[in-house]
Amino acid sequence: MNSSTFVSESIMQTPPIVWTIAGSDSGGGAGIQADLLTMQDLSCHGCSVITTLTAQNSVSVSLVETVSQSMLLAQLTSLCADLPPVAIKIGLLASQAQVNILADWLTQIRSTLILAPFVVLDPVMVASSGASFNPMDLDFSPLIGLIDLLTPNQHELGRLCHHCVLAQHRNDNLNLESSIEIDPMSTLQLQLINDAKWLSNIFKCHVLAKGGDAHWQYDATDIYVSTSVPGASVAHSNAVFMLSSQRIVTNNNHGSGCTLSSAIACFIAHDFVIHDAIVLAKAYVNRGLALGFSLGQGPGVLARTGWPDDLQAMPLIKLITSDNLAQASFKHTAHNDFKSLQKPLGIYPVVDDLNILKQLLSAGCKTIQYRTKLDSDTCSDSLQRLTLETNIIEVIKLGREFHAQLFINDHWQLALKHGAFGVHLGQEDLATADLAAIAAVGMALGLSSHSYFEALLAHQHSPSYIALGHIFATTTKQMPSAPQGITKLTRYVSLFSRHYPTVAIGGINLSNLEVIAMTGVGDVAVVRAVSAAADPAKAYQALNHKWLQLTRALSKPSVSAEVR
Ligand SMILES: Cc1ncc(COP(=O)(O)OP(=O)(O)O)c(N)n1
Ligand SMILES: Cc1nc(C(=O)O)sc1CCOP(=O)(O)O
Ligand SMILES: [Mg+2]
Repeated sequence: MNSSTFVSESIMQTPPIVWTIAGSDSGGGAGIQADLLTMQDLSCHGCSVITTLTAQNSVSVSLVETVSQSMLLAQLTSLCADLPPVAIKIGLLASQAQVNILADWLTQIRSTLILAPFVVLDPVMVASSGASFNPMDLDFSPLIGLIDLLTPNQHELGRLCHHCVLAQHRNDNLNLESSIEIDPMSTLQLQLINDAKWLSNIFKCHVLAKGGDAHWQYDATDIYVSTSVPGASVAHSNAVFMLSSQRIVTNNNHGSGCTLSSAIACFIAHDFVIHDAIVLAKAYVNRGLALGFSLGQGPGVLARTGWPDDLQAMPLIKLITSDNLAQASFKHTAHNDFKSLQKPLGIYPVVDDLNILKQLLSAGCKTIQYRTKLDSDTCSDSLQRLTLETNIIEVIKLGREFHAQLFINDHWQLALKHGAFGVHLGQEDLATADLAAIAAVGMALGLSSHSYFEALLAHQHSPSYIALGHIFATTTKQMPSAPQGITKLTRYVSLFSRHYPTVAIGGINLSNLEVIAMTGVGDVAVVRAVSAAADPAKAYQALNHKWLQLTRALSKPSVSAEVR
């Protein structure tokens, strides 16, 4: 089996089932048709519940007919009995009766299905052509508590917050976040952020307020208000982000909102955390817009470009504020040049014991990390503080003696003070570490990631390598995220390995090294596989020997930093 066979086999499983509950666009560019094309393109099985028939082409909508209530219910019931969804995208709901039926039905299935589906509501109100499909006073409040994500555009957000029945819930005390330090940002932008936060609070769900139709913005910037996100870093839960992409000026944009919401449902169905589903869906729409094409006399449609695999299509992520990370204010990522790796990391042991570190260097190990949880800031014991600094001085000296790339985990100030080759930092450290100082002295920087979203945040700092973890279950450390597994690792590697050295970490040992190598990841970091072995030096050599054999056989030498 060669690596490409392995990769395609690991990714091609039975497709997860995703439903679209939406209107039919006879022109094929939006609605049910765009949703099903998206689902097919993103390896999901799409099922449809049609709410409305529209007679439209690329120029105009000539007739809209709502399906009967019994037909709507019959579709839901029939599908639910046999093809239960992992995720549902809801688009056009044409009447108050449809909203109410759907709310009752969602309430019921939440109590009957073992696994409640993830529900994305794209509250379609006004088409990009300006055509209105449903009554101005449509009240979505019956759906409160039944939706996981809302994706309104500017018009819809405004209507939901200011003109519809929902506004009765508005609590004026929950008012504008005037205390956030925000760069030159317009009042309109602030309004958008606060409306999105208000809506999230009312619906108790995540809100992605799309900025594509906000032509006053230079870039296309969405506001993403997340509620609690199991599996994500605490720094990214209950947070507000700006997701910006270069504005793609095109007339071939019919169905972009439908495509975005159905793509999000697909990525959720593939078991990605919501942050990932959103950035991937945005990249998917960006590529679709960039390669869109015209068919009729009016606006054209998005191209279907498959799983996003292009860093340039990914949005720029900026954290605006977070309830649980008070000091994080709106911050542009400054560009720093970190030292490039001088040799591939290969098998990269992460150790907390000086003796083991010395044994590994003597055994030929050329890249190693000193990771100790002795904490120099909070530790009241000055002896421990002294021990920490003494140890760091010692490991840096050993690293130099053995011409090894010695990384210090966490303790970047001591690494700076004593001139380590590099530092390794986690996502939580990004808000506080002085990255500019690390770059200025020519140190290397390794960053952890546990999702596409975190790897993209790491990428925004152009580190010397990106660690991808944890791949398998580990007892070394308590992880907020779930094990990523081989399929996700393959995806991450495919996106990042052309740009960075990539390092897999978490539960890796001699017995699973082959499946790791087959993902194409450049390098592998290990804790227990070396440190807990009876003879750490021998364990390292065995891992290193096998890794070299595997990477040679797969013709995938470790990626060095020159490509960055
Ligand atoms: C190579 C490598 N990858 C990941 C980590 C984990 O770093 P972090 O997320 O900061 O967690 P701690 O190691 O500090 O617990 C690492 N150290 N090395
Ligand atoms: C320290 C660490 N960081 C991880 C991450 O995913 O960021 S996983 C991990 C522990 C890895 O230990 P072992 O090789 O013993 O499973
Ligand atoms: Mg750390």
